[in-house]
Amino acid sequence: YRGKDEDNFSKEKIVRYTQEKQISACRYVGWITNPYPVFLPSRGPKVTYVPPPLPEDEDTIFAHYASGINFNKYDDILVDVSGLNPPQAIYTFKEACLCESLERNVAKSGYVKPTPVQKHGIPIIAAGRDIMACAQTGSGKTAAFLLPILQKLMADGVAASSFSEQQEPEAIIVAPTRELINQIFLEARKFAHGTCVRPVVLYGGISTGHQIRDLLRGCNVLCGTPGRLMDMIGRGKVGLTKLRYLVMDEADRMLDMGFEPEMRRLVGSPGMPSKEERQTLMFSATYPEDIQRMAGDFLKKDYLFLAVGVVGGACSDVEQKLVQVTKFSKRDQLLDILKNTGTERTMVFVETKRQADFIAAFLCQENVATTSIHGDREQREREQALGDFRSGKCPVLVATSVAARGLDIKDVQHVVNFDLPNNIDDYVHRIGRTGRCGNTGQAVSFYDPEQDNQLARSLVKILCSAQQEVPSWLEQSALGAHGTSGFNPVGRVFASTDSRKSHPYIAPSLQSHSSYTLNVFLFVHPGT
Ligand SMILES: Nc1ncnc2c1ncn2[C@@H]1O[C@H](COP(=O)(O)OP(=O)(O)OP(=O)(O)O)[C@@H](O)[C@H]1O
Repeated sequence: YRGKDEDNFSKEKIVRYTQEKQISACRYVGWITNPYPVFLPSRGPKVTYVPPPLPEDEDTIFAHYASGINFNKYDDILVDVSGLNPPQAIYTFKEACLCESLERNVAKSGYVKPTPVQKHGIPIIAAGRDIMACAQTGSGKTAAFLLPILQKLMADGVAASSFSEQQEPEAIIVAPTRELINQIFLEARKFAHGTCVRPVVLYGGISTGHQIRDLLRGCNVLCGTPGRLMDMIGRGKVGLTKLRYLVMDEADRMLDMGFEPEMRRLVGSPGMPSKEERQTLMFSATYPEDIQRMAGDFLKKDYLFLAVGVVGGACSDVEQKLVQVTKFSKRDQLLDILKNTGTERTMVFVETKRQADFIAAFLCQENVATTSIHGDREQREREQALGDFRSGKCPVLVATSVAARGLDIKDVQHVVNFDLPNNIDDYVHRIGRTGRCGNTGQAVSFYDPEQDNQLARSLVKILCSAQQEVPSWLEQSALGAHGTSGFNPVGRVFASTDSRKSHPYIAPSLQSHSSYTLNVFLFVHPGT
């Protein structure tokens, strides 16, 4: 179980945690069904942090990094859209018929041509369809949902209402972490620049009073983490009756055990239009099948499933390397790597907050300019850490999985998994912090056989589907760990996996009507 701020919880840990904190920081209520922990909102000390005002100059608003040498190779990736009557893909932003100001902002952002998830996602959303979209990390999913929403709001002449005690946004976007939702907000603000559409962001760790004042100045597109968003709905500051779009970014995370109860509370909130009356959009790079099935509760029956490349696959622009280690050799090996990477930006992922502090302190002692981000740090410290990493003041960022998803930071050339995560989807998101937008990147993961054997099989699959070299010791571990029968590392790499395709009643209609493919590209197991 992963809780808020991506902290890992076992049942024992929750019991210990609540005892240690005397149930004050986080009021643990009980297990609905084992293992299903429920927390009431925390009642910690009042948060007073107010972030610095956002820069208003265009150079900062539209700052972006260049797409990389592999950007055009995105066009070779297999695309599969399943569901009834999908609209035609677009091939240029011109075909998206964006209003003038939006088109201008897209150009100022350095976007020349759409990525595959945008080519398919934009017309699907513009046609009013629900979507579950899966595309590799760093391939432009954010603009794929923002552009058609903003286009529709602008075309309909929507303007932020002036001051009002309750704001009624037309779109709500949710994401699992504070830094990610803030990034999405900044993207929305960039694309909406110079128009009447007003995006607002809400997330924890910041003065509620400050956020309420900002919200009440007008809001069309509300970006929020679930806790703070539900808090504002509960206070009556956000009304839902005008809502037309509900977007779940990192949708698989938003629907797993950590956030599912809050998502259900959100869609069940008074005034929330039913799924038939709103458009629901889900985006992620990973979609476990059980989550896909549950996602059906939130989407209209005829939603379209868009898969760009291998569902849950790693970004093929990241060179993945696995190194066998013991837990005692990790620190020295990390130092060796960082000596070679020098001032190139490197994210080092660890499993626990304590470990993050410990490794960051160790690296600082070794004169490596390092900062850290995790759920126990104050929001001010988290933002400072990210700022120092972005600017290059601290080229090494030690992070827990709180930084694993969605963060788009210029020039991150390396990711090191000091500790491997305990599930393969986290691995895919973590290494996806590098190799973005057609740029290349490297990921090195420390594999401790005593700790990580349960991941061996999934790692082999991920490496194969991204056409990476699989070390023979890892293949042996995978075979040893799970037996040989039925273990086919290249498994499902050819087909996209819309979970409805394995449904006896739904599958025939999906396949016969609407599956289509652009630029078929076969993934081949290295060495075959
Ligand atoms: N069409 C485009 N042309 C040029 N750059 C683009 C285009 N679309 C997106 N980008 C840039 O690519 C980077 C990655 O995009 P984005 O963060 O939306 O990826 P993502 O698919 O959401 O990744 P993740 O799965 O990690 O959340 C961003 O810097 C974004 O501005």
